[in-house]
Order: sequence, then structure tokens, then C-alpha cells
Amino acid sequence: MTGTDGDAADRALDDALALANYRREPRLVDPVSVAQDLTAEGDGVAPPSGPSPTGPARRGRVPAAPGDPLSAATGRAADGPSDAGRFRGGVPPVQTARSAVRRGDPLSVALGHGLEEPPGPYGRPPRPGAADGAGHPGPTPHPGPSRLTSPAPGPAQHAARGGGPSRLPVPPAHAPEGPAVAWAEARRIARRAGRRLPARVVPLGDAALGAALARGLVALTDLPSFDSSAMDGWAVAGPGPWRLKGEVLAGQRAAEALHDGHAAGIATGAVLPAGATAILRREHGSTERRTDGEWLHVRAPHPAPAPGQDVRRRGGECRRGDELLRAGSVVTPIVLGLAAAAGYDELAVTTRPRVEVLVLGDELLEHGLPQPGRVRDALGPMLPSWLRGLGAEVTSVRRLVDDEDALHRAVAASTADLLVTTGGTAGGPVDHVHPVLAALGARLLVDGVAVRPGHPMVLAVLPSAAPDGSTRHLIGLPGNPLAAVAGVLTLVAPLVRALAGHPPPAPYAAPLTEDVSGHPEDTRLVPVVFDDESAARPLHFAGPAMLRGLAAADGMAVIPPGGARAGQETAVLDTTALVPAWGSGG
Ligand SMILES: Nc1nc2c(c(=O)[nH]1)N[C@H]1C(S)=C(S)[C@@H](COP(=O)(O)OP(=O)(O)OC[C@H]3O[C@@H](n4cnc5c(N)ncnc54)[C@H](O)[C@@H]3O)O[C@H]1N2
Ligand code: MOO
Repeated sequence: MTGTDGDAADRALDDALALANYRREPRLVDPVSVAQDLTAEGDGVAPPSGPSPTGPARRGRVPAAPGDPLSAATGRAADGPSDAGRFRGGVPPVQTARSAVRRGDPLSVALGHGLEEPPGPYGRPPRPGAADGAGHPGPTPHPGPSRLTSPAPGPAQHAARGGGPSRLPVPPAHAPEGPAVAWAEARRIARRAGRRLPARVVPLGDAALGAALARGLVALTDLPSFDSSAMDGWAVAGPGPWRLKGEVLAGQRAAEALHDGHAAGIATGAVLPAGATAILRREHGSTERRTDGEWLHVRAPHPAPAPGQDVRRRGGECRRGDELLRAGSVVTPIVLGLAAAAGYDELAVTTRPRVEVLVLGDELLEHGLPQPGRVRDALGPMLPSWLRGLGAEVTSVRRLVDDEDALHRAVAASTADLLVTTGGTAGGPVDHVHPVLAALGARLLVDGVAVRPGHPMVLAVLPSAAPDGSTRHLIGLPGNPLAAVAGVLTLVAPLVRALAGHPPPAPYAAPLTEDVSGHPEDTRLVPVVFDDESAARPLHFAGPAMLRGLAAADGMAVIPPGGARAGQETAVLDTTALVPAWGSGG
């Protein structure tokens, strides 16, 4: 997301196309039902039943038609959203939030909460009947890992037992006991944990795509590097009529100098002959053969060309030494084009972090229909391209059974800059991420985040296996697919971007179409779709184990603890620009 007008226009078009699949009729709001749907499953609230995704009609609410999978409700606040900070529809991102990026955390400003907020205890049970600011019942959160009563040994305790793999008996519960880190703080920790990898020089081409420029792209020449014609026609000198003197084509050296009253045929891009004062377009002129030679006239009713007309001046785009793009800019196909135009044959780009993905879970299937007790692995297919889009080189994606030794061996043997595991982060009997990290003597930077879904996510520094002592990280994503997505947005994206030298994306904010209930202490990430007026409408089917809502979403709205009101500007994390334009990269 760049927030440029062109970008916003493209997004508005995408949005229109995406929304074209859905019914547009405004529906009456039933925020309670929306909140229930959003938190269904994970919060123990049964999703609405019935053939319609929105369930049976309720008071004050029009049921969605079958085939309208997602519409929750589109009631708008009476005072309406402000114009500031619309994501789509051509309005650039909130400036205050944007400038906050440079000062610190991009989202704390947009959220109006964050850093100073004291983190709640990990998994602390909600106040009974806690309500959001709108008087809607707050969700009943998952039983948090703090409810696990058996004491979980910390990493030091594991290390003290020899640091070996888990043949040693360990208590089953290893979920963190300390307070979960506030969501904005977790993002900041992840971003700061990643030091940019060293630069490398690669040939100008696909190898550079998706990497960030290690140095500013400085023009090696004036652009254009010579005065040239912008049109096919004639280079003319002084007022007409002109006596024709030869022709100059693109790629040729400059023709002879022209004197006043002379003209030469010229092609677009050809060097302007010395003495030429303007270009007369071919369709604006006519030639006449006379005994004294061939003459050029302006064809009525066109005016004579003004001095400088249709001439591309040397240096009109840049001067040699001008910085065309700053260091850190991501190399897109367009950047390749610009770099080539500016004289580059190779580019210094940051090294892509090498990321290995370990998908944990005996219950996971790679093919076919889910079976009793078995589910399809939704994360293996999702994560690699997303990681590449963030600037990573994905070295492998492996499925591992729920075996502590196997996980220990895989983590210990990996030389990747970042290991991303999925599943096994909580305190269940086969949740091995914490014990393995402890056994390896890893240092936990984040151990539980005050965010729903996704709270058991973990970020650790692994003991270095590399001879140069470079830092390697492991991020444990929760197994529930939407919780894993929350983990990518919270920990993986900031860390990978930092390692890859990519700038954090500009924050976007949008007003909510309706009240969204919050968790009492934790941030909520809620899939939203932008409506016709660029307001963010929460989607159904957003339980932690569901991807249906998110798959149709434009992003995830960041709902502060306590909830957010209709019309309130809310930060929205982009989840649409995740498909890289490049392949696996080199
Ligand atoms: N006693 C408690 N239990 C749980 C808590 C808690 O606080 N106390 N937290 C719950 C929450 S919230 C989450 S999120 C999960 C996180 O669990 P894990 O990271 O250990 O993940 P698993 O137990 O391995 O799996 C959870 C769930 O997700 C499914 N799954 C796993 N991997 C995939 C995949 N690649 N594709 C699709 N689905 C996957 C798995 O089958 C389970 O249904 O813990 C809760 N429990
Ligand atoms: O609420 Mo869990 O963290 O499903 O995601």
C-alpha cells in the first residue's frame, strides 16, 4: 500500500469488483448478532444456525439472502464517518497515523491505545457479563492458558535439566504464566528484533524482485539523457514554412544542425538536431515538392508549433545524481524498469531472510476431504506465498507429527533466519513448542499476546547455529487458522519486513459501519470489508478456526479493548496485498 492516488484508485476498482459479488442493499444493524458471529466458536457462542449465513431473521434485521455469504449489516452512524483516513475510494491514509510510523508504533495512534496500556494478565478471565462501551455484551473469551493450574517450567528450568530433548519427563502444560504483551508492543518487539540482513548485488532482473533497495536508487545519468522528439513529425527551426533537410530516426546520432527556416523529418525518441526550436507533429503538417526542393507547411487549422513544443528536454525527469527512490524501497517490476532507464545493470538489494515453515499436527491432512478427527492443513498452503510477499525466501515447508523429539531435531538442525511453526503453542498434551524452546535454551521475546484471536503466539531468539553468530528467530503461530493469521500480522510481518529491510506499511484507518464489541483487556482483530463508502464492515465467520470471513475481507480491523463504536476510525491491516508479484525469488 502506498497511499498514492493511483494506488487508491486501483484499490477502489478492486473493491468495486469484490463488492459486486455481494448484495448492496443496506441492512439494519444488529451489532449483537454480528459480535456473536465474529466471536463464535472461539468464544463459546454458537454461530447462528439455518441456511442463511446470518441466521434466522431477528428483530430489526433483514436476513441475508442465500448466496450472500458475508453481509453482516451496513447501518451507518448518524453522524457518518469523517473523510479522513479512508482506505479505499481515493482518499489517502490518515496523516497523523502516517507520521506516527516514523515516530514509533504505527498503530498505537490509530488505536488510541497501546504502548502505555498495562497488559492484562495472560488469559485472565473476563469480568462476568463484561459489556463493551455500547452496552453490548462483550464476548466471553476463551479460557486462557492462565487457567492451567499445573506450574509450567520456564526456559531456565528446562535448561537446568540439561537442555536436551524431551525424553526427560516434563509436565504437560507449558503455556506462559506471565502477562501477555499488549498487541502494539508485541508488534514493536518483533520489528525491533529483526536487524536488516546484509546487502548483496544482483543482476537487474527477477533476482531483485521483492527485495528492498539497500541503497537509494541514484540516477547514473540525466533522464532523458539527450534532447529528443516526443512525436513523429519534423524538427523545425524558427518560423515556417521550412525547407526540408533529411531525416533523423530513433537510435541514430544527431543530424546536421538546422538553421532557421529549415526542418528535418524526425521520429519519436530521436535526437533533436541542434538549432531545432520545436516539433511539428506529422498530422499537423504537409509537404510540397517544388523546383527549389521540398517544403513543409503547417496544415490548417493547426497553429504553428510554439517554441519547445513536443520536445523532450534532457534532464526533464531527473539529473544525474538525483535520488529516484530511497533505500528500503521494495523492488517491483516498475522499479526494475526505472533502474534500467537510469542506467543500472545490477542492483544492491537487501538479502531476503530465509524462512522455514514447520506445520505441526497429527490431525492434519494434505489432500482430500476432512475425515472424522482429521482436518485439512490450511496453513501450509497459505503461509509460503504470504511470506514471500513480505520479502522472505521460503526455504522449506514441512509437516511434522506431534512429537517433541522430532520438533526439537527440526528446530536444532535448521539454519533458517526464521522458523515459523504452526500449532502446538498452547498448553495441551501435545503442544511441544514451549518445551522445545525451553530445552534449546531459546530466549522468549514474546510469550503470549493480548490479542484475540491469536493470543498463544510466541517469538523466541534461538541459540545461533551459524558460524557468524547471526541471530535466528522462531515464531510459534497458534494452530487455529485465523489465530495463525493474527500471528502473521502481529509478529511475522514486522519481523520479516525488518529482516528484509522493507519499510512498515503505511497505516490505514476506516470508520466502522457498526459497533464492534471488544474483549475487556485484549485487542481484537476482526475481518472487515470496505463498503461502497470505504467504511469497514465486520464480517461473519470470523471465529479463530475459520477463514471464511477473512478470505472475503479487505483487511483486519484493530478493535481496541472495550470495543469500538460505529463511525469510529479504526486501524485496518491489509490482508489483500499478500500475493507476491514475484516467484520464489533467488
Ligand atoms: N486450555 C486451553 N486450551 C486452549 C487455549 C487456552 O488458552 N487454554 N487457547 C486456545 C486458543 S485461543 C488457541 S488459538 C489454540 C492454540 O493452540 P495450538 O497453537 O496449540 O494449536 P493446536 O492445538 O495444535 O491446534 C488448534 C486447532 O487448530 C487446528 N489446526 C492446527 N494446525 C492447523 C492447520 N495447519 N490447518 C488447519 N487447522 C489447524 C487444530 O486441529 C486445532 O483444532 O489453543 C486453544 N486451546
Ligand atoms: O483466540 Mo485463539 O488465540 O483462537 O486464537
